[in-house]
Amino acid sequence: MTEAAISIQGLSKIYKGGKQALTDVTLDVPRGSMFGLLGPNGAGKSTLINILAGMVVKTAGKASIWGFDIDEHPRNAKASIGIVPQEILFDPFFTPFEMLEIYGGLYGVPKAKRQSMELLRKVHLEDKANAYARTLSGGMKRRLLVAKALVHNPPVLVLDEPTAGVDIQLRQQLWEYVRELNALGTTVVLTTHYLEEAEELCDRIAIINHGQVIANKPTHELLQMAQEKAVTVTVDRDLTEVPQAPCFERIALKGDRSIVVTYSKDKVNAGEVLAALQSAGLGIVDVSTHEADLEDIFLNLTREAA
Ligand SMILES: Nc1ncnc2c1ncn2[C@@H]1O[C@H](COP(=O)(O)OP(=O)(O)OP(=O)(O)O)[C@@H](O)[C@H]1O
Repeated sequence: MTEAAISIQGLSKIYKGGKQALTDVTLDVPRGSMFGLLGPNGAGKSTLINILAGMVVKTAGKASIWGFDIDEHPRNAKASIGIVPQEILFDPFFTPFEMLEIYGGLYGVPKAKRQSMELLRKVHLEDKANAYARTLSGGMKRRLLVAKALVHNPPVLVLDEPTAGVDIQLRQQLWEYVRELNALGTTVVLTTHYLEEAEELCDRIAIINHGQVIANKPTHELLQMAQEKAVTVTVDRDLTEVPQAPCFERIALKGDRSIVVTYSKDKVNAGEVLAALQSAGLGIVDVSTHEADLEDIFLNLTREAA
């Protein structure tokens, strides 16, 4: 089937009080993808996810999940998505096993088809199955939230900032599990501030800023969009001011003898930048260049859109 896992058209949200959180967002999440939704704080990511989850009412536009329009077929749309929320909210007196059973029941999963223990095993919580949820560590709680989002075996899993406050080892375990799910066919959408992780994990990335989608591309294409590159040059004398040349986008002193020149790689190359420094009378002692990563692209794009 070619239909998108999530399809969003012209989605807008204005909260009571007038705050416009989303403006005309159009976005398709391909089936089977690992999709990154990136954006600074307050960009509108949670609003978007909460609309899909049926927790926030949109002001305008359309959205469908697994082909089910959220207005016309809300039950089917909800059954097609599992959401791991940002905040950890649990009833502390239920055990993880009980909690998954209760949620399975709420989603109408018959008892015989529930996989509570299997899910706990997958998120490495089987030995906590019968402990009170309040005795779990932060990382364990987060993994329990992932299991909870999967009780109804949805084809789409959305993780809203899943690694906030999770240590590196647990984060790796969580990603490993999410990768496994994706390899088995689950479409995964994740919002994260860890841009490196999005770069490493996601095959497609959309960037949202001030409620608008400013980029939506396969990860490798997004990386190619980084137009700016930086070269750090150590020169043969102390500098009090930086030289100027038309081929520099920016230049900054970094210590007495070191300068960082940012240039646009679609206009010039590093050789021309170095030649410009030499013609300003500087002897070059050392050079290091720095490949743009997603962080740079993100900053460039959000700077442009600001
Ligand atoms: N219930 C609400 N009422 C009014 N304004 C809201 C409400 N929820 C969010 N907003 C505002 O809408 C904008 C988008 O918020 P949202 O939480 O969707 O952003 P976000 O990208 O998820 O940010 P973060 O990464 O910090 O979670 C923000 O300016 C926020 O203050």
